[in-house]
Amino acid sequence: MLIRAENLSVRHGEAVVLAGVDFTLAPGEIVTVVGPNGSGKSTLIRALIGLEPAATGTVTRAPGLRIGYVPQKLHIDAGLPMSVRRFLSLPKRVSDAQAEAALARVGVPGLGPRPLARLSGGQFQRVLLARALLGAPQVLILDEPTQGLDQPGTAAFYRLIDEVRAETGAAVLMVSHDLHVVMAASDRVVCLNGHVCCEGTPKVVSAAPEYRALFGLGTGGAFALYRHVHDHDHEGDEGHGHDPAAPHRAHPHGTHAHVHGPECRHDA
Ligand SMILES: Nc1ncnc2c1ncn2[C@@H]1O[C@H](COP(=O)(O)OP(=O)(O)OP(=O)(O)O)[C@@H](O)[C@H]1O
Repeated sequence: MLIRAENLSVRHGEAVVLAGVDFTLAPGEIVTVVGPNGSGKSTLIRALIGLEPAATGTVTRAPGLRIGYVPQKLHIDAGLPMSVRRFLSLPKRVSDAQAEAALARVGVPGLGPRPLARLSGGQFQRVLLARALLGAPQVLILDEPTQGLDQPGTAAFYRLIDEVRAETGAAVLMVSHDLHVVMAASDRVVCLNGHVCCEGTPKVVSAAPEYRALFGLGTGGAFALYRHVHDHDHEGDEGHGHDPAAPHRAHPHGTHAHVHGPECRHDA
């Protein structure tokens, strides 16, 4: 296991932003965290990296784990006279050949001399990815990497992530708002709303009542429920059987402190 969180809770001041989260990331897998605004996605990522302390529970990382992190926001001052090439040597100096190889790998060869502040959104995301890859990460962590990209740009970026995973064997942990665009590129999806609402393959999560309620998608119909109930293993889930006739509610953010998961459960 590369990263493991057990019963993780995180506070921001008085507010419990995450409660009772169990999470694991295994080598080579692509996991996407989805959830509405303010559901704690970035907080989870930051806690897993060690940038936020756990209020309760534990986060364990494999010793010496190399993490390549692409943060959600990186404000570049429009007047900043920094080239792409120089940026790639921060914080660790890399050779021109390494820099160019990384740029070529992410589909933006020759961008080195360009001022960082003048790149398009898609180019900038690729440069951030190139910089993360230069550290030969075992885990690539990307917080909403396609924010501001259009649909083709987003699809192309996820294809690139998939290629990088295939080539390097790095595990990938991503945050996204939109499950559907990441479906093809994710092995596992964790749906978050202050706690883990549901978790599983993209197919299972997209059909899960918790996910559908959270994103206002309705119940998904009897077939979706059937798939949800039967597609995954409920070992250890005794006493939480699914009742397709029962109403399913989304939980208002911040009012919950139960441990949910690891599979899609319903509250009693
Ligand atoms: N440094 C901070 N201090 C206080 N509260 C914070 C801090 N960072 C985040 N929060 C709060 O914690 C909650 C979770 O924020 P977080 O950024 O993890 O959500 P998110 O799911 O990533 O949201 P989004 O989709 O909008 O990026 C929010 O209510 C937010 O206001």
